[in-house]
Amino acid sequence: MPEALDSAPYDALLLLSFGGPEGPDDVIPFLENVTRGRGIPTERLKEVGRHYYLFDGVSPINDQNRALLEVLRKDFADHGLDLPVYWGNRNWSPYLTDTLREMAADGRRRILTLATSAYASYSGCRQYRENLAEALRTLEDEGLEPPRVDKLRHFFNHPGFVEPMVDGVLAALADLPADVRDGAHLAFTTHSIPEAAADTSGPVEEHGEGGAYVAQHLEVARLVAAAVQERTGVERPWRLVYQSRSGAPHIPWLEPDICDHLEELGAGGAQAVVMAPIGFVSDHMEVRYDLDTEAAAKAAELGLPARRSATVGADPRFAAAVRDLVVERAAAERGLAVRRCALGGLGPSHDVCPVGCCPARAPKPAAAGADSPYA
Ligand SMILES: CC1=C(CCC(=O)O)c2cc3nc(cc4[nH]c(cc5[nH]c(cc1n2)c(C)c5CCC(=O)O)c(CCC(=O)O)c4C)C(CCC(=O)O)=C3C
Ligand SMILES: [Fe+2]
Repeated sequence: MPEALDSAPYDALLLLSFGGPEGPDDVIPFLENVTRGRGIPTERLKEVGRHYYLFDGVSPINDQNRALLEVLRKDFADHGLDLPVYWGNRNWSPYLTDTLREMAADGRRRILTLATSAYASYSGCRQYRENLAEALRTLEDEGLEPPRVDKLRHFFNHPGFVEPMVDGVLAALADLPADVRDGAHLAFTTHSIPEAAADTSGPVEEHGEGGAYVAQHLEVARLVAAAVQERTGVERPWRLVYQSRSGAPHIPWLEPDICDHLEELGAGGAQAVVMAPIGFVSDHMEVRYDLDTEAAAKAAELGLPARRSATVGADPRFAAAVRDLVVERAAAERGLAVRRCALGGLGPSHDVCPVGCCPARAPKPAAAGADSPYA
């Protein structure tokens, strides 16, 4: 047996994800859950519903999370980390509130959360924290003592997140016809968000335009491109581009869109492209539809050979990274000096989100941060 790893003071890990429909009848109620109070045009919702129906109403995200749960539990067991792992979602079953209730009933008092989002931003961080606060409030209203909940730092620059993506890009390049491989461009993609949300995702004074959201993605793109160059001996042009824009057209969102970028590449005589969805932890509908269906069709129309690289998903190196982050945070909570693993120049992200970090349009209580109403 390996030497036991210490996760004290934590007594459970919560895998907190977005959730997705598991059949055609789930699609509308799921979209209603996601968009409640968010002012998304009906036309856009119909369009997104259509994407889900193309896949029989089943989002890939749930099976991805089941697979991740399995590798996390195996990794923890193999390395003597005695920490139960639970799963709850923001927008579909198993719902976060039900999972937290179950955790409280199991006597879990100090919970560490892994959100399936690697970067800063309202959508990728505070919104999850608001949902945690809401769920804790519900438990309180039911007369239960709410457990204390913390959240792991943003893991975008952890080697266990970056390295599987490097391998993914190498595999996608290897899958291109040999004569266009060296001339392939790399298009790193992430979810577009409103420019205003990007600018408040982490100080613009520190991170430049687009705030922490853009700076963290640029860092990962740069790290992956550099590692790919080192491994192939070929320097390829790369760019960070965006996908899956929603919201009203008059509100500025991060650009360029992947499809516009493909057109530009085609017009500029690029030989091929690898699309690398670094903004997504696993194969979400945004990856399967917006890239594999829509962007792939655009590339075909342009006669541009294109491949999409794999997301991290349930890669064992990612599970090992989560173990590393759990042990690191637990030690920090016990007041020990810790080594924080992070590639590149931005350094490890904060353990505790500062007051007012990645604010919402309308302020709501958020747990697991310096401004949490819960201890
Ligand atoms: C940054 C970001 C991530 C990455 C971080 C993270 O992973 O959390 C993410 C993930 C996801 N987004 C998802 C689905 C949706 N997101 C929507 C809407 C929106 N997303 C936004 C941002 C993000 N979203 C934003 C600014 C909106 C506009 C409305 C608003 O301001 O809130 C809508 C409404 C329809 C539409 O407009 O597209 C849907 C259906 C799914 C599940 C997919 C599946 O089923 O596999 C996942 C993983
Ligand atoms: Fe989204």
